[in-house]
Amino acid sequence: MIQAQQLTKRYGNKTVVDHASFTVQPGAVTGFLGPNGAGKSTTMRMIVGLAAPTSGQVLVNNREFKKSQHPLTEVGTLLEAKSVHKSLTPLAHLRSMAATAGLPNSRVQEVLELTGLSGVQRKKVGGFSLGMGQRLGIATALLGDPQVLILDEPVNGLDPEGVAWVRNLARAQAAEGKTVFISSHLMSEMAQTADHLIVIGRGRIMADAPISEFIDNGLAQTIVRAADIDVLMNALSAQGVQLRRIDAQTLEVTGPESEIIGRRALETGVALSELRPIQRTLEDAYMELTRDAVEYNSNIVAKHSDGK
Ligand SMILES: Nc1ncnc2c1ncn2[C@@H]1O[C@H](COP(=O)(O)OP(=O)(O)OP(=O)(O)O)[C@@H](O)[C@H]1O
Repeated sequence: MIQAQQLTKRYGNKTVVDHASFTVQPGAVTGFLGPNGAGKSTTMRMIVGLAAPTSGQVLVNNREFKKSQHPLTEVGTLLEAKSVHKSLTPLAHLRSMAATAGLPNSRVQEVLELTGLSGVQRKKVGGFSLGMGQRLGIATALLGDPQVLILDEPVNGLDPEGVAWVRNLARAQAAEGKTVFISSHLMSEMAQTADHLIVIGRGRIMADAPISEFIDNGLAQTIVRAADIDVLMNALSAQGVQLRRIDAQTLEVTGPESEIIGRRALETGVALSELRPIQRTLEDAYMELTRDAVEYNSNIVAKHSDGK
């Protein structure tokens, strides 16, 4: 379990992580989602003591991780681009890591197999593709069979097969009761992997909920079309209902379910030519949540490239 309380990190006068409080539970995959620059990596680095919080605290299994005597068997991490020396082989790298942590060589063979690297265990890492490098990073994270796995953008650079492999691995680890915390800026990927989502934007926690609730919390939206749409518009206006005119006969209604709108139309004698619920995908919900939290959005880039 990971517990952050009012976790804050400032670099100079920039607050990168802003009073973040959340709990990552064991036995589930928790997705840590946010746009580029939202503070995901910094939060993960604070969890394992690679960055010191400016204020607040974070505990791993009820203790500060930097005080751990057995780091590899408590937390497995994939945090940044490989730091494995190019001339090393996966076998040599994993064996030296295992030796440092007092783990048997048999465990090295297990993780090589688990990550599909057995066939290249004696090849130099320098010649590895990005995907193979990621697999080696994950093999290193799994070496101590840790209770907690923290993977920062593990599918970056992986092909679809690699993405599916990471997903299955994460799910299998969670099924064994492990705490699995995975960051990504892609909702589509997290939607298929995570049980629970924590969304961060500009260093602040913007949502923290099971994936199902995440979408259910969104308000229903319906496209309604009728010749006398004005009559229906009046009948629908009430507190909590948002109405947006799309054209002379079309309205977007946010708030009530389509069924209620249909009933209201019947009561007021308005013949509908269309009543269409808008299916909000997880991607939509995420975009809505983080719309104002994107550090470098395309408008800003466009303005700069115009030289204005
Ligand atoms: N050591 C540092 N010194 C100064 N600023 C930093 C440092 N590390 C990160 N930042 C800034 O903190 C902000 C958050 O960065 P962070 O890497 O945590 O975000 P992220 O959500 O992981 O983004 P990405 O998906 O792009 O990796 C960024 O604006 C980044 O430039």
